[in-house]
Amino acid sequence: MQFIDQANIILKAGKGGNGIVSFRREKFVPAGGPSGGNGGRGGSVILMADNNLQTLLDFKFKREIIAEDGCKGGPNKRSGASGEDTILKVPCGTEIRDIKTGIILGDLTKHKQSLTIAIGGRGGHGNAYYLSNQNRAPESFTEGKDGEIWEVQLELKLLAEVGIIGLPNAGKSTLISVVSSARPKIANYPFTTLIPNLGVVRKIDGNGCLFADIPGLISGAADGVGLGHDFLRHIQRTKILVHLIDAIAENPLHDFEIIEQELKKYGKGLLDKERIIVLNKIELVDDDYLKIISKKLEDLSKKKVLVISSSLKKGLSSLLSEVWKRI
Ligand SMILES: Nc1ncnc2c1ncn2[C@@H]1O[C@H](COP(=O)(O)OP(=O)(O)OP(=O)(O)O)[C@@H](O)[C@H]1O
Ligand SMILES: [Mg+2]
Repeated sequence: MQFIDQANIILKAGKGGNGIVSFRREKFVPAGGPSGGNGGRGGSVILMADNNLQTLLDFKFKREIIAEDGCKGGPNKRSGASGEDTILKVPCGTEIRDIKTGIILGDLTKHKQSLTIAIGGRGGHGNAYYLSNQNRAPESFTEGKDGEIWEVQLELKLLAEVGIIGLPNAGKSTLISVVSSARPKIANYPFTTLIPNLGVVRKIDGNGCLFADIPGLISGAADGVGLGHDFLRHIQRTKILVHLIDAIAENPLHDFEIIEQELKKYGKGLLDKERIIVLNKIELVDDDYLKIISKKLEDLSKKKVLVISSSLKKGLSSLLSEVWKRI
């Protein structure tokens, strides 16, 4: 699944309708009073979170969202119709930022939660509004006000509950491909994954749980090195992390430390997140070596270490049950 997590759009509310000038014309009433009605309000642009959307892909080509203008007032003091509001659906978890000031306008996290961004312009007054004792036949009216225009940036942080992290080539994409319906590209070279892959894994109760396969992180990722930097942001909202380590790497312990170091450097609570430490590709190492490495890794991480083989589908149910315990 392609995943676009940022989009800039312009939201234009409708202009208010103008008030009008008119006078009552009735038989046998020589000088009818002012009867020009007020203009209707312009439509507003409202953003609303929707469970059925998962990406901001729709906004790639839709750069401007415009709400309807209000109608002008009518004779007989009739008000013009209001412009219709435009409701724009965005995925749950979308943050909205004003581009000019950088200020966050809101964060839509729950289904159907909404936020009015660009407010429609007020309708103008018709001449009936200006009737007074001093002026029995006013000819004044006002024009409708312009609607607000906001240029905003939408940003979607993945709402995946489980993030799979690790060095390039550790087997993260392979893992998500065997536990979920995601079919990401898998290859024997680093940086195969360039954008996070999402996959839904069925829990015991039948509900889906979103996993994210994050592109490989490397030393210096937290300082902007490599491709991982942007993606450290995405894992901020996951509940737990599965830290995958390649058992056939030259030094799996060192690999573990590199990632821990990046989580620490990035800060923002990443190091406080619960992590499940997993050695992958265990079918490619002998049992004695595996025992030694697991033990050393347990001593280093002070955590239980799980061992799996995604390609042979070994150890996956133990891994998932550890995940479900923590969610
Ligand atoms: N359990 C396993 N046993 C043997 N080979 C494996 C295993 N898991 C993954 N691999 C192999 O390791 C290589 C890298 O796998 P994969 O593309 O899943 O890694 P990745 O962590 O997603 O890498 P990247 O960070 O570059 O996206 C592939 O050739 C894959 O077939
Ligand atoms: Mg990958």
